Amino acid sequence: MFIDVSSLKKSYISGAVVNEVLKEIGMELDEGEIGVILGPSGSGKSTLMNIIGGIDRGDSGRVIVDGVEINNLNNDQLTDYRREQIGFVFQFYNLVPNLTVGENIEVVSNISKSPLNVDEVLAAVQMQDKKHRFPRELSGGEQQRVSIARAIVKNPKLLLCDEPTGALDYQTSRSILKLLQQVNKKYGTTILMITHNAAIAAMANRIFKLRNGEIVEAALNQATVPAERIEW
Ligand SMILES: Nc1ncnc2c1ncn2[C@@H]1O[C@H](COP(=O)(O)OP(=O)(O)OP(=O)(O)O)[C@@H](O)[C@H]1O
Repeated sequence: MFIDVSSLKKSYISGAVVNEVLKEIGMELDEGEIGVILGPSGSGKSTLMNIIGGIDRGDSGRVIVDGVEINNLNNDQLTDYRREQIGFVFQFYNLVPNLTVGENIEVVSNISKSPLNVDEVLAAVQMQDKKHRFPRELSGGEQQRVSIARAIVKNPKLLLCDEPTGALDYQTSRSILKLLQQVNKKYGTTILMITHNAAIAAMANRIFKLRNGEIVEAALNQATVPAERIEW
């Protein structure tokens, strides 16, 4: 298993109040698969993804990614893991406003161990003609394409997407989902994606439903659907 999570617990404590956000989570995802995490607001989706991505740490349990138990890494090792192995895509693109599209991608490729070619990645997200534009000159969908290019240029083993279409209209959302599916096929990148939209689960190999910090359903989807055929 590429991702192997078991008995993962996480609580946030404020004063005398303990908020048990993840309770004995178990989940698995194979290399090259697309996984989708569904669940209501506050169910723990981002917390789970942040722990898998090395942004946050679990309190107990096991989180193995590509054979490495990341709960055992020290802070420096966790930073290296996050920097070298994980690509992040967020709802609000987080591009650097005073850098061009090309520069936003170059700053990541410059600090990566085995980056992909910047122009190849720009072509893969169909943004090569906007290389010298600034983020403010782009639509939301175009900015999300750039943020996907920035995430994949480091050639990550795992792409973590937190509501990647949450700020986009219907058609643009579908084109971004199609792009993610293309990235998965072209580079073999394992993708884990959080969404509120249950229809998106049709493109995933595995679907995890989270409720109140627990996986209430984990389903294997044998008949994945191309993103362009998904409607909602
Ligand atoms: N850094 C933090 N400190 C304290 N509580 C936190 C922190 N991060 C998350 N929480 C709490 O953990 C719970 C789960 O949050 P999380 O962001 O994981 O949920 P989510 O399912 O991703 O929600 P949404 O769909 O709204 O983004 C919430 O009750 C939230 O308030």
